[in-house]
Amino acid sequence: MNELLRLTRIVRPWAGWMLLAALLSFAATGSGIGLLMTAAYLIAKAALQPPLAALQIGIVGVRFFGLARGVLRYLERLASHDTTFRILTSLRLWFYDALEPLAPARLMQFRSADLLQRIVDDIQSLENLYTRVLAPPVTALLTALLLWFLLGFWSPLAALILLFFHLIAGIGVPLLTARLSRGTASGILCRKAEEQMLAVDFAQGLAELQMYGGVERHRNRLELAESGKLALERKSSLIDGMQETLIGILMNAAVLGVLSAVLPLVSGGTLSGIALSIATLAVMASFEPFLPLPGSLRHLEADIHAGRRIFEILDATPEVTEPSAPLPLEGELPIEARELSFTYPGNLRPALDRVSFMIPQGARVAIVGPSGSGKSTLTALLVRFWNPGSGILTVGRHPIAAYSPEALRRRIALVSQRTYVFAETIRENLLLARPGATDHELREALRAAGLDHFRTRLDEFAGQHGMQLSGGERQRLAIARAILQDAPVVILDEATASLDAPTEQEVLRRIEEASEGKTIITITHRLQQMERFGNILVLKDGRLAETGTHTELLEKQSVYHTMWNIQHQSIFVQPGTD
Ligand SMILES: Nc1ncnc2c1ncn2[C@@H]1O[C@H](COP(=O)(O)OP(=O)(O)OP(=O)(O)O)[C@@H](O)[C@H]1O
Repeated sequence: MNELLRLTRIVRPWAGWMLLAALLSFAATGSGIGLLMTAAYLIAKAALQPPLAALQIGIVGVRFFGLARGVLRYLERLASHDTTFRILTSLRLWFYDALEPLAPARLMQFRSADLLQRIVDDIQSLENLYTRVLAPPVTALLTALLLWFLLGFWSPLAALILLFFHLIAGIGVPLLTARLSRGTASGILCRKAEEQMLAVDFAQGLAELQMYGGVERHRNRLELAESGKLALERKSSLIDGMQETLIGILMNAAVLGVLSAVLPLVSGGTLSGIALSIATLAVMASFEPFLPLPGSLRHLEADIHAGRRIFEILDATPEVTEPSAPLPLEGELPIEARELSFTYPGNLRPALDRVSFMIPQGARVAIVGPSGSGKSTLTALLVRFWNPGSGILTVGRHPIAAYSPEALRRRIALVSQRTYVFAETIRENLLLARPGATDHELREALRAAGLDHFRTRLDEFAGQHGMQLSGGERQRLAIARAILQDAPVVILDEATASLDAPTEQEVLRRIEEASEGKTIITITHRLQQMERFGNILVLKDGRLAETGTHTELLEKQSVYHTMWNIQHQSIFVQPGTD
């Protein structure tokens, strides 16, 4: 229920429009009833063959209500759809705004298909909140009030009988169907989410599933989710049918009840016979707005479920927040860490443990170390994907938290291990880094990244996740983006790992050429041409094991020396050497 309160609070700014749409809906339904009542009057009166003038009131009434019903229904749809789309638009923007600062730290626990479901389907299902949950009860109540009032004029007893049947149709039937269908609407949404997640995994992991023979098992899981959803949808349709039948029965019972109250008045001469036909059709028409009410409760369940999933995201506290008065990021950006430690949430072992170093602007630094030693974690802290746990990390001589995360990321270009290539052209993928770049600048960046052969292929499609490119081409595309970003600090996290050694050396040479005066931090496993780095930081188990130039580190005969030896000794033992 808390979710419902929060959802209604969200739609409150449109309360005026919603009320207008509800009033228009009532007026359209009222016109429909008026049309039936005047038509009944006209037909019954005409059967008595009076002079034409006596039928004038009926004729005018039919014309008026007939026209009014169409116009009012059109205006009602216009107002309600306009309101709904406004609500949906602002919900979506609100959701995107809330989502952005959560990436990547807080979004890791969500699967991408699940996030997609929340952004698209859950928000879409909230469009029902106004049209199917809040508006129908208002229209039904106003219509019922109108009918009780009109009938009450002729017979208070008939009005009471109608009130009784309206109460059963408006409260009893919705409660009954809500009870019968409890869990159906949210169950359908859950199955849909599961189905989407499985479908995305199926599409993206098809090659692996085929190789390991998992296609059949995955398809069975998809079928299971689909059949579960279909069973719930079938149940929902059955309940829909049952509820319509119940309201139909109640309507007929109400007609009989009202007629039994009005008939004695007609036979006693208090009311004319024409009143009978008017009352019959009016009572029948008054049940029309009651038909959507049971559905309202079921949509309410779906909306609460969707709201809960959306608020789960909206309520997450971002790992990194914008400072109230961010410092400007200008000039040189020396980087310093003092006793820097960081532990991922839920991990027992720190990924970084009291690490200290200093990287002046323009330096060429390598970070090396065994897998899992904390190299990528360091870069994640530098671009503020995470906040340092303890210790100090400064950029430009100020603690990193003093800057706007967005501004910092514009000044530190990161080519990470997991480069994302958008399903767009090469040009679009490059323009991401510098939207106003000319074709000449794009081609120069491609050349510097060692993608000379792409210079004439700017408008080629890169494929889903860049699948139309080789692994090495994807990495070089990411390097070209970083070059275009023109940031004073460039971090290459295993950015050339997919390249063969000569191409890697050529690309690194070109990057250095294009990065005069910039700091380049290279994270690498491959200890090749390490003499070009002014300083090498060696991480082991989250700690800074040693630091120095290539020659100094070899002389120390410690961690780096061992890594170097392992990589540079021949793995093949010559026959007859042992
Ligand atoms: N998002 C995460 N959540 C929890 N633990 C993580 C996360 N990312 C990394 N870790 C853990 O933190 C430690 C350091 O990981 P990190 O990715 O920084 O190592 P690395 O030196 O870059 O490794 P590699 O050379 O294999 O890329 C590892 O033990 C890893 O399991």
